[in-house]
Amino acid sequence: KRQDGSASAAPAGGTEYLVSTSVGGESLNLDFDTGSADLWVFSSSLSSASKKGHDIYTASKSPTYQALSGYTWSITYADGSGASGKVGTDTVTIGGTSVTGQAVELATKVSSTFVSDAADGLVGLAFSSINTVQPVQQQTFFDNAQPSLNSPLFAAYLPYNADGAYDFGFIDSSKYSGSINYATVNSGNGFWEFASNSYQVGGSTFSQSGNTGIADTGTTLVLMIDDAVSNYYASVSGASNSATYGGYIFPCSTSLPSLSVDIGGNYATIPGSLLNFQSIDGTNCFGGLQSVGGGTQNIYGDVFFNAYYGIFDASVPQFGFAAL
Ligand SMILES: O=C(CCCl)NNC1=[NH+]CCN1
Repeated sequence: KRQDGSASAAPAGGTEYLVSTSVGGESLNLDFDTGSADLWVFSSSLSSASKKGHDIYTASKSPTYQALSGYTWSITYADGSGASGKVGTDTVTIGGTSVTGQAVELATKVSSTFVSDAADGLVGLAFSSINTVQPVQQQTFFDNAQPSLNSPLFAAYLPYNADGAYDFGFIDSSKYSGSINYATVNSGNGFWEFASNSYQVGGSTFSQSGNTGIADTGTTLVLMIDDAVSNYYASVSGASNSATYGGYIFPCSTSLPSLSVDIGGNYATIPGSLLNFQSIDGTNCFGGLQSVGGGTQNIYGDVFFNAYYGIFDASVPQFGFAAL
């Protein structure tokens, strides 16, 4: 239809991609998060300490802001970070896609990780069933935008250490190579979640039958069950699980094997070069694959998207992936 468009996503400190977003005419750099469903922004109601270093949304300066009196929100993410506050609606424009009456959640409290993080808020792109607004749950930007898009889908293009993009309403064939593989999505938990029954380390195949994975642009790394993580690092010479650094580290000189993960019956292969997340001290490096900490739901985060164009298609729903 009319509102298809692409929004540039700039890499910020190697841990996330930020998209310049207009909220009531105010420009904010927001983190697009397919693992949650709240659109929230740093607001003028925050303490000055919390506001430091951030662009701030001031509702009173927006001519199109409408308060939702008595509405509140509160979210805690899997990494323990969180935020909470009050709610209104405003016009939100991302790339060429504009939504009027979008629920905008104004943070009055944010956890310390968000204060030190570059993002001025998040755009939740998971299913609206996990939106935290009370007393009336609100819809995501994507759900609100769908009727004005050519196709009810968006795609995430997040290449390593380069500018990325979020495409709304269309698949950009210039952003990937080869064919797209699709996995049926079970949205029962509110995530873009699919079957992920096995994985491969280098040339060896391991079963994790009954497990699932979620496509989560709001998580930096690839987080898998403990067996998968120990099987992977068993083939990395000098690797150890460091309590100090909270995960697996290894000598930066080590060459890493590839990791392939089953997504709905087809493998996605992440090259070893993308699995060295960052140097700790010039000698040891921190891995891009770490433990999800329990359960049977793996989280395929930005490190995955550094290798694959991800297509979030609400028409089935299904998740598509194609090599960059
Ligand atoms: O919370 C999760 C994991 C969902 Cl299982 N992803 N999204 C996110 N946003 C900020 C930190 N992590």
